[in-house]
Amino acid sequence: MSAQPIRYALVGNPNCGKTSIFNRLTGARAKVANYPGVTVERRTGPVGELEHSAHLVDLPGTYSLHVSSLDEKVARDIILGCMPGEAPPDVLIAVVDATNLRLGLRLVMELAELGRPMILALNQADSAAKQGMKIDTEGLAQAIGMPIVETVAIRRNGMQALRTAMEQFANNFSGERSASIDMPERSESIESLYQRIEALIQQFVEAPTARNTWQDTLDRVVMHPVIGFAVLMAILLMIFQAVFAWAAPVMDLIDGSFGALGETVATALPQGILQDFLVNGLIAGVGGVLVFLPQIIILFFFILVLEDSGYLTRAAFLLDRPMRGVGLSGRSFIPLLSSFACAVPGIMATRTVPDPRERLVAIMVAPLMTCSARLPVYTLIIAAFIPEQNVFGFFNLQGLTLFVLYIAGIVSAAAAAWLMRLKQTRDEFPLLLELPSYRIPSLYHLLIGLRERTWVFLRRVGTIILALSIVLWALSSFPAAPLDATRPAIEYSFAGQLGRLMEPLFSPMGFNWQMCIALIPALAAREVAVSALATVYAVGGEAALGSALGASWGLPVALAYLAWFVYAPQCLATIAVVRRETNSRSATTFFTLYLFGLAYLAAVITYQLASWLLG
Ligand SMILES: Nc1nc2c(ncn2[C@@H]2O[C@H](COP(=O)(O)OP(=O)(O)OP(=O)(O)O)[C@@H](O)[C@H]2O)c(=O)[nH]1
Ligand SMILES: [Mg+2]
Repeated sequence: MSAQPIRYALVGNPNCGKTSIFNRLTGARAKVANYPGVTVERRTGPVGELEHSAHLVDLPGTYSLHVSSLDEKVARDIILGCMPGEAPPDVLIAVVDATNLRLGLRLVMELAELGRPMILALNQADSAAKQGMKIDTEGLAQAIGMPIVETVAIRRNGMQALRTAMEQFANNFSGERSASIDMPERSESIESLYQRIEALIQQFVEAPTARNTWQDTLDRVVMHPVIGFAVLMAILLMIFQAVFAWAAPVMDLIDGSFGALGETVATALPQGILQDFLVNGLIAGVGGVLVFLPQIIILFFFILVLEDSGYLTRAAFLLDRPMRGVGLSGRSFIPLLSSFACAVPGIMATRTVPDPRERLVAIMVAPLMTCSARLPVYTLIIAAFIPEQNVFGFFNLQGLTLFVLYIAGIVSAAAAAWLMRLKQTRDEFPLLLELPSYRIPSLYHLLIGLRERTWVFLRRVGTIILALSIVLWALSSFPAAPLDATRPAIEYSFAGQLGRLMEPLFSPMGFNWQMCIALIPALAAREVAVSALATVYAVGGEAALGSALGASWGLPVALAYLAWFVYAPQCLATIAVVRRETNSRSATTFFTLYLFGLAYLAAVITYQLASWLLG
């Protein structure tokens, strides 16, 4: 047995459960969701509870080694050992979704041609059994010449058997590694391959007797071109209602606690720079953003439920046709959808889009999807300016406004994509997605997912947002106002001067110098716009800030500020990931300029139009 760790790779169709197995075997917490194309990069981790040392690689899903998209290419390159300085994995663990045997076996047969050691993990064995499917795994294993282990990755079932199979391989492993493998020529026609697979299934699988009828009925409703669309809109609207309605009590609690903390510190310390720093810099800055945590949790709760239920792939099919109308396809749906959480993973997920030109356009419009960092800015301004009243009896006007802002992003993305695709020839890549089965979202996944998202947010608050709050406090406190000052102290500070400098550029949209200041730290993290406003208006607490804005802004300005945030690429991380994924400086420059241009235009038009309408 060799001392070097043995390298295992998980290979399989999208959505068959590779990452779930990976997480089980390595104890990692990689993202799992019930739609294809979740994993777009490989991920490696050490496997515990084995007698030999072992590394496991999780790969993006693929249907074939003859690949079409970038994420599939990642998988192929690793399997064949084409990555520079990396030998092919010692063992391929082929993961097959038992309820989708034909498609899974097709890849397994292709992989077998490579002549590498393989273990077959027949995953989702629970769903197969529930459907009444019986598989003679021993017979099948003999016929295809590799050990088969039945697994249920959402529980622990089969993981021990999988480890045993890995031990068995390790005991016979010579330690010899092959160099890269050549891509084999197709040795047989597709037809004959399918015939072989059919024969295997005939011989070893007892097919389910009854189809799952309630799932079919549900599909007919949610994928209906008209009713399905209404269902989608209703779901979205309900989410935004909940963001406002459910979060309020907890937000008041957090707001109140930070207010009390600020007061305690203010009375405990003598007046001076330290007190000012702690109360107005630190506590107000961090508290001002932290207060939005409940809304973010509620938003992600719904996203996670939708992800795990299997509904999202249906939505991708539903939107395939309208998206084709603007030159995108259902393929771009999932990446764009991920951008509602954050544009960074969304842009990375465009690797699943096979057409490179479509992919570029999807990258360009992804940030127009409203990411969760915009939520605090939106809800702060909405709460300050939009009355909390019901329309049509049951819609809350604030929730409705939020919905409209999200829709504005989506419609603009469609328009931008249409324009960018106007001159391009379009290749027709048919949308070949497997519809995953519907599933009641697992509470375990939900809790893990929410914990993860809460962590991400808290880490942001504790690092970048904290740092920016401190810098902003310093900029707005120094230099101090002269003794004979007649205006508020901040107007004499660096921040005040900078704001004044920017003001002429932003005056066509009605922004005052305070609003201009808040735009700068928001470039690094949008949420900071909120605490920056609190700093420049010298008020602490979400409620107090709301009334300060309400008193000084006027509705047209507030709407223009919202419009700015719908479009502006106010996030350096996004610009960096565009640079990395497009690998093109000119594309990145275009991306930044066109979005700032749009933001400027939208804010000016909104301001002028609203001023005119509201007299
Ligand atoms: N019922 C059942 N569901 C499973 C099982 N294994 C995974 N799942 C679910 O299947 C879905 C896909 O799981 P993932 O682990 O993300 O699949 P993947 O193969 O990594 O998918 P991609 O990264 O998109 O290629 C998730 O909703 C899992 O909860 C299983 O054994 N039984
Ligand atoms: Mg995965």
